[in-house]
Amino acid sequence: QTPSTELDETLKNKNVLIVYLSRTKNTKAVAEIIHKHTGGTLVELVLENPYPENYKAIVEQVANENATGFLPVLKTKIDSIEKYDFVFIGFPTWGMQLPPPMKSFLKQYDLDGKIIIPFNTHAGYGVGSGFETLKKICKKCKVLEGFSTKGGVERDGILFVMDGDKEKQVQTEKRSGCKELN
Ligand SMILES: Cc1cc2nc3c(=O)[nH]c(=O)nc-3n(C[C@H](O)[C@H](O)[C@H](O)COP(=O)(O)O)c2cc1C
Repeated sequence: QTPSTELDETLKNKNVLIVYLSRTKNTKAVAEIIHKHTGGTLVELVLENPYPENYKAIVEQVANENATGFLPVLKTKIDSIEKYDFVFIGFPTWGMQLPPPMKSFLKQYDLDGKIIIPFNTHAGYGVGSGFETLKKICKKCKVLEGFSTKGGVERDGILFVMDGDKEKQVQTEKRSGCKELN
């Protein structure tokens, strides 16, 4: 057995929550890969008022929300968050930052004392300040090293990319990315 197979076995007996935000389903695909290995509860963040379909419109709205510190209202409700020991938190890079809905989640739910494993997809520019902001909001969490991989490039009309070889690559990257947990 490889260490990460053992890791997956260890996590299977813990209370694992996987929370993610995803628009074009790349982050969702990574969340599902993690879920397949660790089990637990998989939760997608959904908003009361969805973002516009149009790419330019969402980019503009997110820039405004970031500038004003606006926190969108979540439709998603998570029961008994206190029962989870490990929380995987996944999000796309938006404007080189943590997306506003993920800020809403982190501010709404008490994650103090939990072990957080962040993950991210982006269009080639990396996670930006996402992992740092997560750590700042969740000061009393134990935030492990994050895992980031290239996803879609919606600006160029490239939406979902997490299939075939890319999916296999992510599986491998996730394993090494989670080595700190071992
Ligand atoms: C509003 C918005 C802003 C984005 N800003 C960035 C960015 O600053 N840097 C980057 O690399 N990708 C950016 N992207 C691209 C996404 O991070 C990338 O396509 C990601 O894989 C999408 O994940 P998803 O399919 O789970 O929604 C942005 C996408 C959107 C919709």
